[in-house]
Amino acid sequence: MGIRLVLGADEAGVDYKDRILKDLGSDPRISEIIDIGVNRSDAPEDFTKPYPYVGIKAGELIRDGKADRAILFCGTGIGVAIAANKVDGIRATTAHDSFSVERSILSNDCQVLTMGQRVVGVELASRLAKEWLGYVFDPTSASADKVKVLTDFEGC
Ligand SMILES: O=C(CO)[C@H](O)COP(=O)(O)O
Repeated sequence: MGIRLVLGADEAGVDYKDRILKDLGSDPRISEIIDIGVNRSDAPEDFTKPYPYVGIKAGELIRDGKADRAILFCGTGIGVAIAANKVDGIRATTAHDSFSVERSILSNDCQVLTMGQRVVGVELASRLAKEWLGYVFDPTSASADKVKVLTDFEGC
């Protein structure tokens, strides 16, 4: 079973979202791309442009078992991460370097990676997105007990 991946952006991140959509369209690790991007004619009626709606929508899709992961863009990556983290059970992080991208999965078991179109170059964003999709959290690792503290706190 491949990754069911949500891609989303507000108007300040849509160019990068569309680039990642193109880059990952034929990635064999992905079984489905759910594009909740801005200005899409087929976007759900309740879809709204500002970043809070993007982050919450992506978080809800993962929470509800309709997606596995999400890569989201806004100007900084911060707003979409804050929004996604408001959804129970979601761990979203903003990362613009390889080490943080790696640890977001291996240490924190994040389901959401966010980046800022005004912060990172597009080629690096593309590389980081591909790297991130290659990491898998190890539930037998020493990090698992720490992640469990988070999920226990939420009651998830
Ligand atoms: O970067 C953003 C939020 O973190 C967003 O793309 C722009 O937000 P704004 O500065 O409030 O317009």
